[in-house]
Amino acid sequence: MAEEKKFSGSNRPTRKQAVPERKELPASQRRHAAKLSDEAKPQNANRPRPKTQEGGQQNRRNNNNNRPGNGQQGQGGNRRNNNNNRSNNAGRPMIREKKSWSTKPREGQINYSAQKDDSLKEYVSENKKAQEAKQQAKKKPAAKKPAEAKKPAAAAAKPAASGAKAEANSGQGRFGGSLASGNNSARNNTRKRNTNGTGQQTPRRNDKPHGSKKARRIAAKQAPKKPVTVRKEQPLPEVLEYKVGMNVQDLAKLLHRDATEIIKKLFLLGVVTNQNQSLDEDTIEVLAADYGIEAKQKEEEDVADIDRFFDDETINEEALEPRAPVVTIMGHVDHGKTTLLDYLRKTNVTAGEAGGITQHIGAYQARLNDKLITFLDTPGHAAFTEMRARGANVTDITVLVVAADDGVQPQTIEAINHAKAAGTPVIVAVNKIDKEGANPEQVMNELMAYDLVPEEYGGDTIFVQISAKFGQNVDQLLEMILLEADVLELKADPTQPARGSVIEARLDKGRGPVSTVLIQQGTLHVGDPIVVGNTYGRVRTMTNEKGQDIDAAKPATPVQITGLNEVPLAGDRFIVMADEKTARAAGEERAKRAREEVRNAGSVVTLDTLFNTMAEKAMKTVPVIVKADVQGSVEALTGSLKKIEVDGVRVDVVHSAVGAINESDVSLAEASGAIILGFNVRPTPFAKSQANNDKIDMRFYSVIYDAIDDVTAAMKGQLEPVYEEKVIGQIVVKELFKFSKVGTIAGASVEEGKITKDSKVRIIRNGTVIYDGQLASLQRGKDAVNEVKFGYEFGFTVNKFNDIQPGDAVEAYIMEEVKPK
Ligand SMILES: Nc1nc2c(ncn2[C@@H]2O[C@H](COP(=O)(O)OP(=O)(O)OP(=O)(O)O)[C@@H](O)[C@H]2O)c(=O)[nH]1
Repeated sequence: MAEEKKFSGSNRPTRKQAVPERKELPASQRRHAAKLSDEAKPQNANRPRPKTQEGGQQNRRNNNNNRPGNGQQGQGGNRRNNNNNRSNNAGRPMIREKKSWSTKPREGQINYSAQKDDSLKEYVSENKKAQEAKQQAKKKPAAKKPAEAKKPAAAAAKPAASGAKAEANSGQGRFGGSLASGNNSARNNTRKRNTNGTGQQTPRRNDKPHGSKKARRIAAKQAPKKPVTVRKEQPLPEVLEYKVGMNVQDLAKLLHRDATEIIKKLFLLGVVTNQNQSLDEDTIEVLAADYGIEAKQKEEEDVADIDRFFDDETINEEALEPRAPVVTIMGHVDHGKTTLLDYLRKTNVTAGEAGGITQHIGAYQARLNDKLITFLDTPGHAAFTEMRARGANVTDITVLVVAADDGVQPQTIEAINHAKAAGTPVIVAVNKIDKEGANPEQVMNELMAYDLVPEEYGGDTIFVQISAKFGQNVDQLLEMILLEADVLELKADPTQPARGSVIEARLDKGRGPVSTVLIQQGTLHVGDPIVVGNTYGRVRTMTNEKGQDIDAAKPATPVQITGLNEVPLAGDRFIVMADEKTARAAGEERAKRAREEVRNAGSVVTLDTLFNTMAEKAMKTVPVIVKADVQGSVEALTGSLKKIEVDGVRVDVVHSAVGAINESDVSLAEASGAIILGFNVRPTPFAKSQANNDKIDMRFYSVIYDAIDDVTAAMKGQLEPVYEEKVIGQIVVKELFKFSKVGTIAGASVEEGKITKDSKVRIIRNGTVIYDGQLASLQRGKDAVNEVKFGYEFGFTVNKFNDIQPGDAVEAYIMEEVKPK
């Protein structure tokens, strides 16, 4: 034990030489002791020790005498001796002088050290005597004596006058060795040294076992014995639902069996495996069969696929309840959409409901005879189609507003096509009937050309003649909407977790992302964890169109919610998840996939990819949008396109109109996967940038037959790509190098641009093109290179041309595929 302590790295001197057998010190310690004595000797010899040295020696001697005593004795001895030192310290260095201030009595204080008090001295001597008598009475074992005898000898071996360091090491000095032994430290007096290696210094209540050893032994015997836990064999599951790639450990949990048992079983079945090795489908099924149970592969759930919740299969038919219809109002500019919406907002909404509309949330509900109608406040047709492009088929009924004094206009037709593409029934509101010159019959006749035939003419389209400004027949319009809703049998299940679509969203400085959502199924509650488009969150607040806080919202209700992490897009779908963790996982995965999709964009249908897309998707129709300068061209082109039929596939004109290609056309093209054909028209700047972003294929023609030929060729997969020449460099031939094996190599330099390995070259001599062909080789020095840049010299040969001359100018060019503008 003592040996171990000695080499444990502690500087503390060994208190008792518990190993007296050691005859001599280890070599390292002997060297160290010799070094110390060497260092001490000359110091001793050279250091001038005037009178004070005597005092110092005297002091040490006194300390030696005090050492065997307890701490108190040691300290008391020191104090007195130090006082003695002070009286003799005239020739001491400054540091000694400095120390004296701390013990000097201040003015007014009694100098106790100057007073002669022998009581302590007497006490010490008496105590000493008593201890000696005790020791003698004890008669220590002889084995310990050499150790004690050795100690002073070892101390004597050390230089007696080697300064404070030597004093501290030997456990002597001003404090009688108490510092070194740790006895004088307040910390050591109050705390127990940690001996259990935990590093804990402060003793804790439970550190020490309570009671005597015997009492503890008895208590341990009497304590009730813990029963040995016997693992209860659980029954096997009826069906083992596994995933491919599971290991023995996973299966052990599912089968409620020990992993070793499974390993053994598999071994007997001829499969050598360990606990962590993944198992294939066959192995898992064989194992299940051996246990006599059925094995079924668990289908992996795609957490990011929120669209599956919108399948009609997920709806519980029994829980279905009638819901309010969702209506969108569309029509040509200035035909009265806003006026109609405002009228509904002011009258039908506020009627009987205190507060009225206090804020605009992009959607609101009107009430007629205790039946609700939800109106979507879409700012334009493009937004409507954009929403649909994102999968939000929220609209049940479209109200087409046509001014009776203006008739069918381009945006009226656009609106009809948008509604048709969305597959929603149309109710026509012939507006401004109060106006002079209003001709509702004319409107009805015009609309018949677009398959909107009034009921009185044998069709199935509802027409209501209204005056939005004066509210004439507006209630009748609402009645008709409710009637159409009845026909549609609009129902929803309010019992399931909510799902729906975003109507509009924005970032509020104080509240963060604020979104107006329309609940399509289920009931939305405050606190619901939610995934919206590519973001997620928890519904923090929910308000209705009157700005009132609500806790829950049923199907077909528009509400404004906060609590999302980011601003979603209009038309994004939302779904309430089981918990926030799943919502977060789904939202993050969707955001990741959206980023990847943007990166890999380019899978939209273009005229170039039409043939492949037709083959891939087994398309029966090719959707196109036709825009032309005059109505005659529109009709001619659409008529010709409709006649094209290739292998049972025909062209479907989604929308055709006169005028420039606008963003509404681009949105419609995006939603319907159509190609836009422009005849003598160009896109508006906004539509152009939107088409670029959405990668919509727009083609422009000035000859109808070109358009028809292109579409026919694309449908046959024979569309020729269009190439354009692009000059990339100008070269001048400097000299010729003739080789018997390779022929003539022209040495030249690039005067402008560059030349590449796949360049075509045009040899120009005296301003005349003498040859146009393909470059055969390109090299710098002896190495073949891919390109040579401006300013460099190089060698080249031309395919099938050997008559190159110094001074010839060479134009390097490439053929670049271009999209027709
Ligand atoms: N006399 C009469 N004027 C109407 C009626 N409805 C709308 N108006 C007027 O027609 C003009 C255009 O109406 P809006 O409601 O702004 O038309 P809009 O279709 O919303 O127009 P945009 O928002 O530009 O697409 C306004 O001056 C209305 O006052 C109506 O029934 N009778």
